[in-house]
Amino acid sequence: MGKDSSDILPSLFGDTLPEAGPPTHVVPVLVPLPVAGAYSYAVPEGMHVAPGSVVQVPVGPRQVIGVVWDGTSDDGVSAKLDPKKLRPITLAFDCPPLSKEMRDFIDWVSAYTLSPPGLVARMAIRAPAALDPEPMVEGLRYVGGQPERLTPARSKVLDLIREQDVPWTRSGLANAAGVSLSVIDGLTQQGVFETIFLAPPPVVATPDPDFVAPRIEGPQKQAAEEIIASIRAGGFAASLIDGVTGSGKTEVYFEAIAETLRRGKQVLILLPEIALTSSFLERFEQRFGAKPGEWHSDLSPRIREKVWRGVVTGDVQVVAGARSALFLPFENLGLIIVDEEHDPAYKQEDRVFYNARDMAVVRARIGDFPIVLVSATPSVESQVNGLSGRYNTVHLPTRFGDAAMPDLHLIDMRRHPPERGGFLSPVLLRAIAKTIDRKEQALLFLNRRGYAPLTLCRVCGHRFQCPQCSSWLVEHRFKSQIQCHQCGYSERTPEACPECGTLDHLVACGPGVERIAEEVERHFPDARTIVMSSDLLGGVKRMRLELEAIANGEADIVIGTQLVAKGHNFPLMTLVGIVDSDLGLSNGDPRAAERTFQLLSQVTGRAGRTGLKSHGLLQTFQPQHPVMQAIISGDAGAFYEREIEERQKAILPPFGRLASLIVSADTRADAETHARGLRAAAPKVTGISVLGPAEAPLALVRGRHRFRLLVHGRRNSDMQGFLRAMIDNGPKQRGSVQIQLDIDPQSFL
Ligand SMILES: Nc1ncnc2c1ncn2[C@@H]1O[C@H](COP(=O)(O)OP(=O)(O)OP(=O)(O)O)[C@@H](O)[C@H]1O
Ligand SMILES: [Zn+2]
Repeated sequence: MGKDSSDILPSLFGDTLPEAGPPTHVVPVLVPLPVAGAYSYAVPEGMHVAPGSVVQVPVGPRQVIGVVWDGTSDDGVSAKLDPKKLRPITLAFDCPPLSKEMRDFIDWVSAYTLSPPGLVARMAIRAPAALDPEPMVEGLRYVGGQPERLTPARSKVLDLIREQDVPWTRSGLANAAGVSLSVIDGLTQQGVFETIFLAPPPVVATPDPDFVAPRIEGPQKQAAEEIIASIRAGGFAASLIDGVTGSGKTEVYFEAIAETLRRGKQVLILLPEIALTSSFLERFEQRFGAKPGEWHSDLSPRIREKVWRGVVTGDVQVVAGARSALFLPFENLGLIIVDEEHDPAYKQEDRVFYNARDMAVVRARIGDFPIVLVSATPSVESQVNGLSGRYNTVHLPTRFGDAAMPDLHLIDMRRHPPERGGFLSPVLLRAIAKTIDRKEQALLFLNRRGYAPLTLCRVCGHRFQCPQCSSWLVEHRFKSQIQCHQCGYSERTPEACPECGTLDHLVACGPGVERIAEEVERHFPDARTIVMSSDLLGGVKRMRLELEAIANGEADIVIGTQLVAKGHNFPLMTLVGIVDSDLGLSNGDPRAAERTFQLLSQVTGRAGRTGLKSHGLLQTFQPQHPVMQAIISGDAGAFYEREIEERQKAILPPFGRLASLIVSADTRADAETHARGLRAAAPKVTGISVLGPAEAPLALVRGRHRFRLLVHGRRNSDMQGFLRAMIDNGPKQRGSVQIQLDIDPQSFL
């Protein structure tokens, strides 16, 4: 974009529609529909499009946004098509085309996830209003001279403009000079200012790689140097920063970012959405003198458009975003950081099922630039890649500065049971009391929203179930509701049992964070408590404010779900209590042990980050479980070794491959029949086997009955080919039947 306003003409906004002449030739266009390939369109005379051009095309009676693609269309014999018989492209947007790199990436993701390419491409152009250039803004330029009459207000403006003779907006100048708009208008009328058009202001300032001198030493320095060397070497390289919580991993990858910026390239930092906090953005600003562009679900459309446009034009150099930021069409991307690379939040399970961590590695390989994965508890997949030498692993074994890791102990709940109706053992309660006596903070972690996971009638035993799903309704006492966590269905908590009519006999079974908060308030009525849970009102903004309040010491006891587990620095936090350490261990997920280990390490890692002595107490009924033993021994290496060995034996990822098919329909019979048909159509191939169909653990979701097939293959087997054959040779998809295909599934429900 122009740096000097004089070379910018007023935008020809709305005039981008070319005169539609006779069509000249035919191009393939990906449209945002679940179809296998591109559609053919005629290019009207006078319109210039090339592969990657973003265009508007008619589909039936609608106009949709699509992308001109490479090669010829797949919808038949496009090369032989007569352009006169095809519908023409309606308009070509005035925005840079998607690069070859981006198009190759989209094709790759589509082929790997078996998702329609148009739906993948759609993720790259998710800001339709940004496809046209931003309109110029009207501004004022100082011409010189004096007004006829010099009032004090007018002098203020003139003093300011002589000091800073740059183009100003009308209101910007009025505000800066502290005068009313009419003063500015008066000066303009007198010819002191002339009206010009300015480029719209950038959404974020330019980060400066040398804004503050790096101050790293020891293992941090060594790690940074290794990664910087791989950046200087050029080309694709994958590094894994494996460092304990609080070891300063962020500081290390900031150095990699600085090096990339010095080389004039853009950077993408991927973070789980809930780790993208204001404290992260501020930390970035302290290092680089400017905030990164943000990309997540809670952006205003206006900011979203500006960031998208800035990424495409190269004006925005660094984006910190949630997983969908991976599909931003960067002009000149040179580095991707995946922070908390083990986090399940990188998996999207909607429309296009993909793992942003894995696809980020693919994007870096296609773009031939480096990628850095970061975690205190790397996934087994990344560990194995490190061991095999595909990734270069750098270790940060100790915390930064004087901070020590928290002292971790198990609380055997069979020996120290809570009092009747409670969930916190006396051991944990005593530790909380001591902590708040010292004016420090305690965190109680329970990964369960609401008051209680199950509500039943004491008289007849009636259990409240979602009318559309096979899940129990969860009581949310703050909202006086019972809710389904699958589909969002909710109703007011009834006073009487709908089955037997008895009044006031409903009992809550098991704890959620709200119930723990109630117990805490009973024991510590004077303590300031905060409940952090994603379902509470106020969204991301309130969450950020509360995190700040906690960091500022405005709470004594924090009760939270995994919202509080990620990446936060709470200086006064010295005790972390895990209410139910066993919660994630028994859900039929092959990654259950790994997941539990990661989550517990992450949460206990919130304690003692600034040097105060700290503790982690884990309530468990299975103190001998390998995960519990691994956590308290602090020997992550031994845990991973065993975990890797077990995966290898069972040929589970990354030593083998999985794909899951969920067949759903309005009736159970339709879903089951179709699933059986698919199974029967599976090709006979050595090395790939099909398990099921079986009713899914979540047998009913939003009124749809679900059956699951699990496909298991050896590492080098052609899973995609197998699945395609299965679906192509399987029964015709009729009526309400839908198939959901998930390559490398994370969820087994
Ligand atoms: N070189 C450094 N100079 C000054 N402060 C540092 C340095 N490195 C790290 N710190 C500080 O140490 C604390 C922990 O660092 P950081 O947040 O980077 O760790 P992390 O490894 O990313 O932690 P986690 O995995 O728990 O998110 C932060 O408060 C950070 O500001
Ligand atoms: Zn439901």
